[in-house]
Amino acid sequence: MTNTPYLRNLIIETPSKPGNFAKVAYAIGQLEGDIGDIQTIKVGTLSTIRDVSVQCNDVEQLDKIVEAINAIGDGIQVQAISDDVLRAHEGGKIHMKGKVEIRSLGDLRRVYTPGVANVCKVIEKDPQQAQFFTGISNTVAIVTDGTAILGLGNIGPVAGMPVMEGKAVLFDQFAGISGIPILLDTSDPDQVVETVKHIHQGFGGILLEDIGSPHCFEIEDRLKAELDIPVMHDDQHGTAVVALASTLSACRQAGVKLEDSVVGQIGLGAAGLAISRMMMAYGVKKMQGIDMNDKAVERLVQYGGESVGSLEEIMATSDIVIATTGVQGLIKPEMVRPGQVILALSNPHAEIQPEVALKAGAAFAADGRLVNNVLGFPGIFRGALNAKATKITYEMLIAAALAIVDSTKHGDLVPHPLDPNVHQNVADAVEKVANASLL
Ligand SMILES: NC(=O)C1=CN([C@@H]2O[C@H](COP(=O)(O)OP(=O)(O)OC[C@H]3O[C@@H](n4cnc5c(N)ncnc54)[C@H](O)[C@@H]3O)[C@@H](O)[C@H]2O)C=CC1
Ligand SMILES: CC(=O)C(=O)O
Ligand SMILES: [Mg+2]
Repeated sequence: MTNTPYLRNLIIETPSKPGNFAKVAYAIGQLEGDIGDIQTIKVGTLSTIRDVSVQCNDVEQLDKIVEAINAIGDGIQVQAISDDVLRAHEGGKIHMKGKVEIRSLGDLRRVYTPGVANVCKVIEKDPQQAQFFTGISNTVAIVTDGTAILGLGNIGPVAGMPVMEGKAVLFDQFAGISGIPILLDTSDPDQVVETVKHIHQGFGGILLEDIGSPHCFEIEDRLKAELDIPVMHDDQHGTAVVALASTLSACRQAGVKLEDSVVGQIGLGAAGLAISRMMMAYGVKKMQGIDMNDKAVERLVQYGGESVGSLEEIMATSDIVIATTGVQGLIKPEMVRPGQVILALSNPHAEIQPEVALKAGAAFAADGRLVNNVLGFPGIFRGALNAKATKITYEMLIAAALAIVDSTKHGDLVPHPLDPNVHQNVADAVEKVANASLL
């Protein structure tokens, strides 16, 4: 379990003189605040006001930063502190909106009764017509039981809703898909499977999100077997796709073959087991793992991986280390082996911060903000829906990973999530493989 990051926006006034903002940035940096977006709100003849987003570990750190900025003097001062993240969530982040406008009685009759009745009869006669005359085939249910919300643990589906709304926004923006959050007040596999089966007709696909292990495995397997629309547990396969892509990029740049590298997975829950399986499916010969739960380790061994005795041992013997435990700071700098690739993927806080791992000698390091399943799930579903695929297969997932690698600039591990090309490239690659398997 982790502390949540403390993100605040500081409204800072500095006399309009070059170099003043540098003093502010230095004060923030000295106290290890992480500066995000900087927006200039006002440039006056006498003073400039900026809105600076700062990430801290806690309120005490933020208080010290504010004190340090105010202590610079020369008229530099923090005017206000605002919680932009909370403000961005006021009223929720999504809204169901009509695609057609109703301006006249004629519109009303076309869009609703009596006109709509004819469309209902068309679909009744030929249910396939629902693909054309409704939005079902472009709508994905984002289903959670709230048992593994990020690395925050079992905080329940309602507390997890901001994450689900976030996924819906990403679906919309990156893939033009309508994502509808579905919050389940049960995590019993029988009940989850039954409920999703009863509602599935309204959707073109099912994204399972933040459902904890081990019940997520049974739920996904059963839904995949019993439904004829794509079902994917994002924390398993979306994460595995992005982990494979980033390790491939690192290996290509280091001139080594991923298949011949020793890969160590710390945390073998939903994300960790799927990453391990994906690595082995890709051809990694030595896949080793560790988890505090013996049953999780047994599952890895069943799939062909190896169990390792301790955290120290896995760190000492792996060329590539991937961590998905949800435990902030689990990997200590002294455990890092020079030249290692370290992906500490837990959100909201990593097992080791990338800059700490790099300073300790890692060749490549990244956290879950960078190596994030947002690079995978929108394009994977776009491709699957375009191809009218009934399943998301391993071949489609590997194609998605390779498309991410091909969209990555030299020197980076993965593309920027705001690069629209990456989602399009993933969608195209997945659609191509899906279509080929339908031939
Ligand atoms: N960057 C990304 O795209 C993604 C990141 N994640 C992150 O991965 C983390 C885990 O998520 P899930 O796999 O869904 O959760 P999960 O609850 O299914 O798995 C966590 C696993 O870590 C193990 N674990 C916990 N503490 C440990 C320790 N000290 N040593 C060894 N094993 C330990 C648990 O026993 C469990 O098997 C979360 O923080 C989540 O935010 C998950 C999905 C995507
Ligand atoms: C990114 C994501 O799905 C997670 O951290 O759970
Ligand atoms: Mg998740």
